[in-house]
Amino acid sequence: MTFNQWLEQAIAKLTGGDSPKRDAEILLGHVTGKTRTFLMAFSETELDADQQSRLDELLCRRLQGEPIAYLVGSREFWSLLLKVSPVTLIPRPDTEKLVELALERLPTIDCDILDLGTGTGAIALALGHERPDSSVTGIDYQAEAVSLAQDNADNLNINNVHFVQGDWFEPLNDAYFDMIVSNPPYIDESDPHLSQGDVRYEPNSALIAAQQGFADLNHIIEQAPDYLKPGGWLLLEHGWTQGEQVRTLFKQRGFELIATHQDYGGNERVTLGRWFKH
Ligand SMILES: C[S@@+](CC[C@H](N)C(=O)[O-])C[C@H]1O[C@@H](n2cnc3c(N)ncnc32)[C@H](O)[C@@H]1O
Repeated sequence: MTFNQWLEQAIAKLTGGDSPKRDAEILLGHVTGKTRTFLMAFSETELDADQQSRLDELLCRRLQGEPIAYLVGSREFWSLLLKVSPVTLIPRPDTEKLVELALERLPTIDCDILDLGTGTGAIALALGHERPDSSVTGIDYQAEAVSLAQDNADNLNINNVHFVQGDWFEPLNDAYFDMIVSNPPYIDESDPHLSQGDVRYEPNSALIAAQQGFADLNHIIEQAPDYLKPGGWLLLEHGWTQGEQVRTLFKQRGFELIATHQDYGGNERVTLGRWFKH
C-alpha cells in the first residue's frame, strides 16, 4: 500500500472526527518519520509491513477516541514541540492567547515569572523561550508532570525555566514574581463535555475543580498577592462562561486594571489584573 492509498482509506474511516485529514497525516508522518511535505511530494512511496501494522494499530486507537497527541506522544505549542503524556493536559491552541497577553505585559527588564499547574510546561517554556532574560518557575502537583516538563525544557534547550513539585504556592519561600500565570483545572465535575472527545482520556486532576469549577481559580486569586511584586500581574485562563465571576473574584481581592480577553474562537478565556497594594 502506498502513502496515498493509506491516507485515503484512513481519512474515509476518520470522517466522524473533527479533522480526519490532519489526523491521518500526523499518524503517517509519525510512523514513517517523514515531513508533511515529503508525504505529499512522494505520495506513491510504498509502506513496509511494519509501518503498515503500526499505522493500522494507531488508526484503530484513534477511531476509539484516543487523542492524536497521546498516540504520537507530542504536540506543538507556540511553535515548540512538546512531549505529552496522559499524566497531564494536552496543551491547547487557545492557551497561546494567555502567552500572547503575558508577553505584552512583562516588564522589559529581567523578570521573574511563576506558572502554576504547569503540566507539560507549555506556558512556562513559551514564556522562557520568548524572554531568555527572564527566570520562570513552573509548579505542578503531579511528579510525573514535573519530570515531563523538565524533559521538554532539556529537549528544547531552554535553561531559564525550572520546575518544582507542589500544591500551588506551597513550595515557595520568600519568592516574589513580576507575573503569575495559570491555566488551572476549572471544569465542574458534572459538565457533560467531560464524557466527549479528547478530554475523556485526560486526567481529572488536570480538568476538574470543586465549587462548580471555581475552587482552584479562587485559591490562586486569593493567594497570588502574597507572591507578587508591586505592580505585578496575575493572568488566569478559565472556562468561557466563567469570565464574569472570575472578574468579581479579582475585584473582591483588590486587583486593579481587571480585564477579560477572548480566545481565538471569540469566547471569554483569560482574565487578568494588576496588584499595586502592599
Ligand atoms: C488544565 S492543566 C494545565 C496544564 C498546562 N499549564 C497547559 O496549559 O497546558 C492543569 C494542571 O494543574 C495541575 N494541578 C492540579 N492541581 C494542582 C495543585 N493543587 N497544585 C499544582 N498543580 C496542580 C494539574 O496536574 C495539571 O497539570
